[in-house]
Amino acid sequence: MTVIEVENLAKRYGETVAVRDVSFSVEAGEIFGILGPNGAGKTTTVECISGLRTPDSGSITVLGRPAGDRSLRSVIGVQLQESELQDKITVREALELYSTFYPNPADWRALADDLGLAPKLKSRFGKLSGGQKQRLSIALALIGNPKIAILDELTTGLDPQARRETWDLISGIRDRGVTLLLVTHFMEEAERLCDRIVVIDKGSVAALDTPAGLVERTGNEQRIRFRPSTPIEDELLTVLPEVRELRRQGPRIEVVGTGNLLHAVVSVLARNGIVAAELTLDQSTLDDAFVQLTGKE
Ligand SMILES: Nc1ncnc2c1ncn2[C@@H]1O[C@H](COP(=O)(O)OP(=O)(O)OP(=O)(O)O)[C@@H](O)[C@H]1O
Repeated sequence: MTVIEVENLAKRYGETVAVRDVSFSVEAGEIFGILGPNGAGKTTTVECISGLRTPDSGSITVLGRPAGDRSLRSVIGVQLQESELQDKITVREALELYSTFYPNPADWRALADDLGLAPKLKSRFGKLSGGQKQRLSIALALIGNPKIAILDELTTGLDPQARRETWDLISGIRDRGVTLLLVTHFMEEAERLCDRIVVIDKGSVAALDTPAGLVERTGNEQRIRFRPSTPIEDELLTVLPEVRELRRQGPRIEVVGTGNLLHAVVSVLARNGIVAAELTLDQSTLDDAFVQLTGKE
């Protein structure tokens, strides 16, 4: 079942075109990622979906109703930006206060437990660590028992450990049947969590696929690096159909190619009595796909 349908969305701020033409649909129960370089139009897109902004053109429906419809307020949970909470409010006060905004709120104590906030109920927001603030903002996004949660820059500013803990939380939230829309800069995050990803670049859709599907678009390129035991001619390897490129880095050789590249290269070396020392093999990643699609590192 489609829960969010975005069709030919466009939005500008004065002269700045933030979103030129974006279309995608999100299915119930999926973790859907929105990925793109800075200023690509990701936040504007999710703000239009959550009804915080009105599109200039195009249409957005959420559970069959137009985005911004009052009836959707209790259906969509949006992660708050940190600055929207006062430093003095305690975790408990924030949870209690926000649960009064919704007709059918979640049990905030259970939510605090699930998100590891139970020991922090009396702590003031201003005294929480980055990870704890983030978990509170996720809790507040879920407090209304939403069917859809929109999380923008979920783990920005978190250390790797806190980021991993947050990923586990997100998987847990999906398991409760919540559809998740995730805006992220982190490839590893998108690769780990998302069922499908739309890559937005300069306000338009550059690609929409599963993480594996996006990686496949790079042609499943592989990169082998090694130091040959004796000097070799480039042609020995460049004649192989699997090899696309050969580069030399001092005594080391880097070969880029596709197919069964490792087998092809190692076989030729073996036939010529050459040993490949310090051999490493890298496969394409979502990072490579992103760079190929957007031209940005
Ligand atoms: N309120 C605003 N007023 C004017 N211009 C804006 C406003 N919000 C965003 N923009 C501009 O619109 C473009 C898209 O911004 P948006 O925040 O949607 O991108 P983003 O992909 O979320 O970027 P980031 O990853 O940096 O958060 C940018 O050029 C941005 O400067």
